[in-house]
Amino acid sequence: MLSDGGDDDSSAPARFELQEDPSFWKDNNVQVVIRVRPLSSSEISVQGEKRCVRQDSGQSITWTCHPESRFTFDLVADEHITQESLFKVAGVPMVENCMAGYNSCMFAYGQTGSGKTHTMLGDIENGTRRNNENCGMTPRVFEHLFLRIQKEKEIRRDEKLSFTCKCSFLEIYNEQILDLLNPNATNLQLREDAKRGMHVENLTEHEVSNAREALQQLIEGAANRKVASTNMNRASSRSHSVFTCLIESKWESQGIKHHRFSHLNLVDLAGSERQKSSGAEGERLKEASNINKSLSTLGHVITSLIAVSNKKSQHVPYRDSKLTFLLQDSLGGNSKTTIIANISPSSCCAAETLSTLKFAQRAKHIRNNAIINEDASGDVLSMRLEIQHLKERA
Ligand SMILES: Nc1ncnc2c1ncn2[C@@H]1O[C@H](COP(=O)(O)OP(=O)(O)OP(=O)(O)O)[C@@H](O)[C@H]1O
Repeated sequence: MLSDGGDDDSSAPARFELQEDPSFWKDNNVQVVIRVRPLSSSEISVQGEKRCVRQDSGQSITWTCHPESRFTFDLVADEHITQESLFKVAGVPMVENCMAGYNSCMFAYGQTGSGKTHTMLGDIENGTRRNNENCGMTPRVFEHLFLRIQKEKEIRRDEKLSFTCKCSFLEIYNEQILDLLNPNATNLQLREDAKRGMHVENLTEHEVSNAREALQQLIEGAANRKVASTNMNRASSRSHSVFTCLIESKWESQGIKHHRFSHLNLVDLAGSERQKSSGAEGERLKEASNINKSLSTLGHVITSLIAVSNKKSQHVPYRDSKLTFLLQDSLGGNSKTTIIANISPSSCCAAETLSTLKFAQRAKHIRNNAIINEDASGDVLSMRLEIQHLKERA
């Protein structure tokens, strides 16, 4: 899937080019990607260029402190990988999955300052990818999604294909759900029912008909996020954010009306941090302990999912945090999920980087069961014909 780019400079980390292989991403329900960010100037001023990781191939990375540990993932994106390359490899197949009716989720995990917001949002203020190489996964996803919708509508004009996309944007701050598209709505409640499944009551949903409108919602909501300056990151996200798009399509074929729908969740988690390094006190300390608590629940959920799949347990503690309760379909349920675990390569962050690599390794064992979400209705004769048609295709 990946090839060695052959870097001759022995002091610099080896480079590995990403290669697109959409079938791989479509066929697997949970993918785990490691993204290594470049060393920051403050890390260089403390530890020079000393690194705690060495990339061995496009899929494996070694934590080089004592004792060395080697990890294998679906993909390891090194510090030279651009936003565009990462999007082509991991984002494009996700859009295709949504178009096919699969719920999809991508979330960025990692210690504070490791590059989660850079990966999920990047620079969203200066337009989308044609003129802005730093814009991240979410704006690129929307640009591609609406191009695909346009193309599909043109190809399938005979079937009267129509799409609707509705966006919402929330954050979980100190275990409360806030609506980023309506900052006056605080402490929203999670509800579960047969019709809508897990959802947030009274959360604003805006219908968007093109990438520009989706980006507008993203910019508006991102501006309302709780961000603060900490010792570890000048603009640290103090909440988990979830941007959701419900994509519905309707069409008619041979007298049958089809309705397909999928949820796309794009999640930027708040970063874990050691209270000593972050220098947190007062409100920052309360935020940090809530962040660490919900991230450790995420860890427990993953451990329990592995135990359940090995028939060693039956209970998964989704309800122990708002984050895991909200994302339960994405973790062990009906979704195709991509986890991007962000790490710093600096030896100053060796302990946090090891902890992220271990988390990502456990996450690789999650088993999801993604199905195409589709209903069909029509008269009996048409339904019989459709069943016949499906049998012939099987
Ligand atoms: N791949 C990358 N290439 C270049 N710069 C990067 C990369 N990843 C992160 N950065 C830079 O590193 C800094 C910290 O990144 P970012 O804010 O995305 O971290 P974070 O994981 O979201 O942190 P927090 O959890 O504290 O919100 C930012 O200045 C960002 O632009």
